[in-house]
Amino acid sequence: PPIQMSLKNFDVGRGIGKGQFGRVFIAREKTSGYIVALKMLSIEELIKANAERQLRREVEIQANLRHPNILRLLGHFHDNIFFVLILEYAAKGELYKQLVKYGRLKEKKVSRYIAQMAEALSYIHKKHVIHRDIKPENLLIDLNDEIKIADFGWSVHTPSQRRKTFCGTLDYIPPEMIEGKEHDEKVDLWSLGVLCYELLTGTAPFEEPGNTATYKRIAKVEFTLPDHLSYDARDLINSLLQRDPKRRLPLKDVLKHPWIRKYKKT
Ligand SMILES: CC[C@@H](NC(=O)c1cc2[nH]nc(NC(=O)c3ccc(N4CCN(C)CC4)cc3)c2s1)c1ccccc1
Repeated sequence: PPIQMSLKNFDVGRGIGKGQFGRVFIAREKTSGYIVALKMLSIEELIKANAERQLRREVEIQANLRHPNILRLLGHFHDNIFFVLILEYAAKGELYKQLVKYGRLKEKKVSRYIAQMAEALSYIHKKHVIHRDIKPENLLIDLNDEIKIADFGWSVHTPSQRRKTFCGTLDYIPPEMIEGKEHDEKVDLWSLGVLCYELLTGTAPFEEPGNTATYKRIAKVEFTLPDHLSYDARDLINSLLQRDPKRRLPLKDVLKHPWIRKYKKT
């Protein structure tokens, strides 16, 4: 059985990130000197939001996943205030912050990130897990500029009819989820297309000030591709942002797409 940890086992450093129900701190495990991220979630807030089940699912799912592009959950413990997740430390922080800093990213870098995402998603799909919340805010970057999918708070086992109460951005929700239809792992293909678009252009394809306007554009798959995008980048985005989930390019074909192959680690 895993050794029972507590906050006493760690020198806790500064706050490095924050999200729903709490914050993340950099920390060093005292005996090993190992640097980790401690995600401290307020039990009170979790209970208020009736989110314990969602957290249990996040822990159960992320603890069993082992992939270079999925943030490792190393362990967890709680005291009477916090539920603490011991997570792998991603030293370059949130992808979202890079987007804010640079506006948009170069095609070569985005192509490598999308390839890493496709590898990670095919790994979780083989385990009949869908993430359902792929967006720049949930993606971290480690020291070697590798993407790490974090925050499996919204992941579920397929197929799922579970209503996802849309908190935060709707930009990544596919048409079938907007319409509350049954959905499967192909929702992550749609989100991969939205992610690719947003990283290359700096804005989400269906971005609108109001939710209803965003809904409408998603339902009609109404988006335009800016002129600066290469032909191959446009082709990949178009093949993922398909209304019919069955027409979305499968991950194995994403990895063979010209826009991915041409920037593969040379
Ligand atoms: C993805 C959100 C999620 N976050 C995690 O689980 C997170 C897990 C995890 N592991 N490592 C992280 N690293 C950082 O957050 C980080 C941020 C900035 C950094 N700097 C590097 C130097 N640079 C010059 C400035 C920035 C470095 C690391 C995070 S966040 C979450 C969800 C709920 C509550 C809290 C956090």
